[in-house]
Amino acid sequence: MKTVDATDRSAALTVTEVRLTPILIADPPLLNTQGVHQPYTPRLIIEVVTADGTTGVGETYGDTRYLDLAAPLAKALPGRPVSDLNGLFTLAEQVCGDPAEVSDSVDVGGLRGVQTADKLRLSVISGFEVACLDALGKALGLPVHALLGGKVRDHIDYSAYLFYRLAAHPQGQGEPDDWGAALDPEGVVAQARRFAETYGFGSFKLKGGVFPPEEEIAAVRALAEAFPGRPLRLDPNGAWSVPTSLHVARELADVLEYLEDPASSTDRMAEVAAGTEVPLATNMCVTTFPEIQEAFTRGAVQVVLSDHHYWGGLRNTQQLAAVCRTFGVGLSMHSNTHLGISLAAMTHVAATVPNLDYACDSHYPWQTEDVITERHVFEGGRLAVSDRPGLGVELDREVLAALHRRWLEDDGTMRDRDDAAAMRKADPRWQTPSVPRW
Ligand SMILES: O=C([O-])C(=O)C[C@H](O)[C@@H](O)C(=O)[O-]
Ligand SMILES: [Mg+2]
Repeated sequence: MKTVDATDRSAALTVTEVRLTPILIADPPLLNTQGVHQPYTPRLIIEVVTADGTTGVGETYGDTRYLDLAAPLAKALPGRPVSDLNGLFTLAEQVCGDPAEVSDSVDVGGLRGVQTADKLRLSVISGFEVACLDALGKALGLPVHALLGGKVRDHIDYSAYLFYRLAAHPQGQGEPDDWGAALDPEGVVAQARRFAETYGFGSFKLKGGVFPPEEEIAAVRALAEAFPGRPLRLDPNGAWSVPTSLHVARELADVLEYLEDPASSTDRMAEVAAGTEVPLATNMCVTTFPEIQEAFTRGAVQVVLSDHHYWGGLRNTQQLAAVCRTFGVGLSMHSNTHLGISLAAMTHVAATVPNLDYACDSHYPWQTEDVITERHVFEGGRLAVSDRPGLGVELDREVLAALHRRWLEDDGTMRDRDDAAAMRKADPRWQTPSVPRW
């Protein structure tokens, strides 16, 4: 009798269908060293349906090269157990093939480190892994964090993610908002105050590499004055030379919690680390398992900002956390423009990692559109870890359909993120700056 039950259950947990929905979501005119965010940015929503009618949801990057890898994986998954998370990796290697033109290139003009075939495939697998975990959790009546071994905390701290920004997208494109421009220390502090008042964030990260370092030093100094004693971070995405990085580290040593990717390679980060006591964090020079050994043994980074998308999912993120713990390297979490599904996934895995030493990044407050029915709400700068089955979020199908229509109607310009192209709308002579920029 028991055997029959087990067979029934495993039949019920077989994947019968996978739906891929590429969408375009509104994104404000946030500046970084490459340029400016486009008015709309692509994401991919993944739904995995099992024989008992349970649907799990996942989310990942939606640029064309990710879609190209997701399609064969979606086709190959039906018929397999939704619990076979390890099998996703083997299956992806078998069916996805290698994406064209990735060798020696950098992702999004350098904002996310190297772009290898493995990393692209892992970013796609992560969306599927999250969807499978969501389905499995819903079917078993267990939250995702329980499937990952259980939560060790009930809340996850997030940090305010401050950006220099334009008041509106060049040429009036996109969705308007009421944030106004932030192009100087006053603008940055005003933005930080609104973040603190609305969401309760207690630590602040400024995306740098936009203005000459002295201006960014002044902005961080202004933040330190406005929020005495609060943890501050500055991230120029590798835009500085080693001497410039050391200069900034000296100027801000008394107020920085960490300096994020001041310079753009493990070699340069190691040189900077050797010359300062300020901890260096990265989501650029350690973004894959093969990059860990050199960076950790050379002391090039003191904090890794994990991103479950490019590390290959929630369980790989736990493995990364274990490696960091082994080497005494701190762990925090990176974010790109993400929606509520990925924020939920990130919150679940963050809840299971004993050595989460810092408040995590999130772009979520900048994202006014979402595909889930109930937006996440930060209280006191934190999110509560959901105990509902699966991720604890529900897909809003109407919104999903509308955002997919936007993707269908786009002529192709927004389907791949290109911050330099978006900047050229304001300044036709703009070129991706060569590194180091300063
Ligand atoms: O911490 C980071 O490097 C990021 O969040 C990378 C992103 O692409 C960020 O620079 C952005 O959204 O402009
Ligand atoms: Mg960064």
